[in-house]
Amino acid sequence: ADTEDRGLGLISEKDLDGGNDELPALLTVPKELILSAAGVEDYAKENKDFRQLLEAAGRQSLRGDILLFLLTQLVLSSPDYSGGQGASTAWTQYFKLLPTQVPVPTLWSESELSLLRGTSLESAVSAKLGALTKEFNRIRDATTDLARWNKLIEIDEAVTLSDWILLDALYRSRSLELPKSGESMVPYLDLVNHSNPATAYFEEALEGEVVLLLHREASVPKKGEITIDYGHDKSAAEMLFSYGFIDPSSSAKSVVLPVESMEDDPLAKAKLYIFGRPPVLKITDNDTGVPQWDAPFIYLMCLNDEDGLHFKISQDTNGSHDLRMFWQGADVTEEAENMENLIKGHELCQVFRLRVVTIVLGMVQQQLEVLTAHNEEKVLTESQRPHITQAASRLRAIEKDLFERIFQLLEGEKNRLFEDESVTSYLAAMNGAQQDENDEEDFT
Ligand SMILES: C[S@@+](CC[C@H](N)C(=O)[O-])C[C@H]1O[C@@H](n2cnc3c(N)ncnc32)[C@H](O)[C@@H]1O
Repeated sequence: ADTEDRGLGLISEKDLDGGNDELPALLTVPKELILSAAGVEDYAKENKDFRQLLEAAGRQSLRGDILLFLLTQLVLSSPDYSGGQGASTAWTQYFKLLPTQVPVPTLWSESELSLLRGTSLESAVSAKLGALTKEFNRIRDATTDLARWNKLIEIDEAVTLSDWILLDALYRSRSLELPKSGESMVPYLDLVNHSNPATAYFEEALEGEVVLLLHREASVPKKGEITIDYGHDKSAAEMLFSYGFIDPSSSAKSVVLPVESMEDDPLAKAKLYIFGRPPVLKITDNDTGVPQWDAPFIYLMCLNDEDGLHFKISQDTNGSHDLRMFWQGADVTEEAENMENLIKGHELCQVFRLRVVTIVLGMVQQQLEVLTAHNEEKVLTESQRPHITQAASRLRAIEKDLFERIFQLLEGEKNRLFEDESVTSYLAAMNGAQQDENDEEDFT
């Protein structure tokens, strides 16, 4: 049924008591209806057009395959559809039930997106929109030789980038992780809204069917809503990004910011290669109210050749080349995440730490400046929907509070480090060397 402010939801027709041993599963979704990796394969066997689309797109990921399945359902369920892409299935009917609006930021207007300025989602959403555009263009190019798909995508423009962005939003906000089948979409179960604590939970049963069960300690009155927990440990930004809302009762607070290499670092490419994943700064709150930060790549960023960080290309017995990283002569290629510990025995450890703290502090300061500046100039316009404005301001408040507290801590640590003896003597030596250099320059 329609809920007040969460779209459709699962409503009980009678009083339910979780402690009642006789209570059957609230919902059982048979395996054949579950859209998982196996579901995609089965559908590909029976639908030639879908199979061709999958192959042309190059089977990049399970998510990509499921999105193409949804794309097929979008075409089949369109009122303009005139045949050709195969017979409609139970999923085609179900697809018609799904909302055409999802409150996730990839579907926000320009003016709504401006509400994210200074938050961790600002760059995340713009990167996601860029990636979705690339994906869609790639599919359009890959299907030029498939007459039916080419007509739909390229010639008639019946399927557009906006459709692809909507399908991605539907997938992100409605897919879930099943213990055996992996990332899947489960019809009907995806009508269940979130709350914390939740009244129900789901399980994958013996035959691969998914069941929804009431928690033992839960009771739901007649006409009350049955809910599950989408992940109470997810951060506000993650909830907003994936589902389009922030649970006000959630206490999990963390922020993730992308870390960019220093432009003038000659080893930047090698460091990124060895690190092997996009570098981030993660700030996490905890029960004590003292947040913590973690940014393993920034340690790598702050170390260089003259500190004892070297890169070498080694050749395997089979002739292939491999880039290796060395710290003080020892191969630490597999420990790129662990530089914070590896530098601990070094006489300049505190100097390295100061460099790292200074970079993190700079990032936090810059984020706070943008957040604060934008808070001041905030003007509500008609094109901003109230629930979006509310969610964005909740995110801004949570992240600003976390940035302010970590800023204080970092400032304190920076000041302490500046007083450390190894740091003062290092800086004095550096200044002396600089002075000598300047004198020499003057003389020449
Ligand atoms: C898996 S679907 C749930 C069914 C959905 N309400 C519908 O109309 O189809 C997830 C979406 O439901 C909405 N939703 C779920 N729980 C919510 C909550 N506690 N507060 C606000 N919106 C919620 C969000 O729009 C979210 O993206």
